[in-house]
Amino acid sequence: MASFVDRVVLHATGGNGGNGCASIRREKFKPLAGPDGGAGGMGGSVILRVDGQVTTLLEFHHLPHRSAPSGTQGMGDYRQGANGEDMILSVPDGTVVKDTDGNVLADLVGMGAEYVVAEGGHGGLGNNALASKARKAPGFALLGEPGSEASVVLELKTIADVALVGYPSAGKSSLIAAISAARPKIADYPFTTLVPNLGVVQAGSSRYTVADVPGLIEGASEGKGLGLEFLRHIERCAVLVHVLDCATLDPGRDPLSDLEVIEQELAAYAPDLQSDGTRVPLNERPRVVVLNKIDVPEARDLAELVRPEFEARGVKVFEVSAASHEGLKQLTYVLAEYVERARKLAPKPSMARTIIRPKAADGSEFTVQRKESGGQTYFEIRGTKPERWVRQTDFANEEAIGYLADRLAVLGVEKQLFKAGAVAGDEVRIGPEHNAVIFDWEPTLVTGAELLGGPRGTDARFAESQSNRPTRGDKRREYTERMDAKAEARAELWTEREQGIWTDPEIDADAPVDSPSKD
Ligand SMILES: Nc1nc2c(ncn2[C@@H]2O[C@H](COP(=O)(O)OP(=O)(O)OP(=O)(O)O)[C@@H](O)[C@H]2O)c(=O)[nH]1
Ligand SMILES: [Mg+2]
Repeated sequence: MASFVDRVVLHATGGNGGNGCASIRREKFKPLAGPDGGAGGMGGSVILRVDGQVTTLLEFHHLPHRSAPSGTQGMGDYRQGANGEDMILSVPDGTVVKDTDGNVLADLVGMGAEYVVAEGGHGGLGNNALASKARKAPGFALLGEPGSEASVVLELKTIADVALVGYPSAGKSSLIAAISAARPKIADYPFTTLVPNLGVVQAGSSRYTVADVPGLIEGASEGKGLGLEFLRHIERCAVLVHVLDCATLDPGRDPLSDLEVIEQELAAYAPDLQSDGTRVPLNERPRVVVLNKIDVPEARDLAELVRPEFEARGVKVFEVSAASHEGLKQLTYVLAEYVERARKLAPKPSMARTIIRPKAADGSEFTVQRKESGGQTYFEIRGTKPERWVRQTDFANEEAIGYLADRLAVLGVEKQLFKAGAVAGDEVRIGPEHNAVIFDWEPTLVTGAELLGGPRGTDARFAESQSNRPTRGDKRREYTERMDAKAEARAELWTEREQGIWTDPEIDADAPVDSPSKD
């Protein structure tokens, strides 16, 4: 089973925002004491955070789908819903976040560096917050927004100062084991190392990290051997060390041609764009040559023979033996100098606790476009605000729909629709094609737009719906009318029965004993 994973696809979903609450406060002697529905809680976000204890992306390999908890609903008595907790996912230092097209979204370097993959949805407002002069007691609340969804690729790029590259069995793992406390697997068959190993080297007062990566062979850039996949681990290394095997018995190989082959493969690898927009090819980094295995007499002879040829090319050469440790001390000190020089040129960014969020879209703009599909024209509205408002609307509630129309009109959506040539009955879609809310632009909406031209609180549709609701005066009038009618009827009855004893209907009609509950 895999125990080291350096590339995974993560599907993250933020928690949904809780719905707002529509509630009316009840007090003693004042049963309708105003709207008191609270807002829903915010959904939790899915956040990546660099943790020094984590060295692999294995966890995501096992659980690639993550979602943060949702916020809870608002409640009466002005109570807000609880926020969903953020889901913090620990990633190793040097994790690169990319979108599924391969564009770099974030480069997480430094303890505590964070990236929000999927944001939680906002909670909907309760009717308390929606009350205005026009809507003193809104009979609706806003829905919570769904959390955002994102699929990202996580890639681990080991961060080391020095990288060891070379053919399989050249002795890279033996070398890192000899100069650091790392204990990688060493064996005399090719491709012993399958995942990068890291070691820390102390040379005098200088301390640096070395990465040992799987062996390269000719054609690695076309996928031969283990391919070039793992070369991303040396992208962040400032200095390259070519480990050349001087004791190989392979007739077709010698240190010089080995170096050329590896250089070609390095040149074929295209590193990712850096955050500063540059791309430093691997074969342009400072490098040194290590001629290994000089404890073998033939190897020592060969090393001495080829040394001048390398030096003629201007590279520094070290003759060493990972087995007997000969020449290693000098190597580690010279590497320390290289590392110090590279560090001075490009100081490591101290990015601890950087919080990078996805770019917030500008909420003020929207577009209205005339489109056609299957011979039918429709008008498409796109924009952060209109789309959010649609998501917040409870379409089962007429008042909530009225409120949406009001908001859209104030934003100028209706006006733009007129300009774009929309007429009553045209189809209007708000949102992305696959997930749009479709309206028929009805005359009521048209008049709505005109009526809403005035200040807030002059929504004629609302006034109309209010006039449908009986006021206290209406109720009183209705009551007296009913009583009058009843009195008349009773008077007639008495007149018939008593034959004139009760001839004045007014007496009974005004009697205080009459109350609606008694009939
Ligand atoms: N005699 C001698 N043998 C060595 C020396 N360094 C490594 N070896 C041997 O070479 C073989 C390969 O060594 P590794 O360190 O596994 O080589 P590698 O470059 O890491 O190989 P891969 O991981 O397959 O790419 C082993 O059998 C080692 O014992 C050395 O300095 N002298
Ligand atoms: Mg190895």
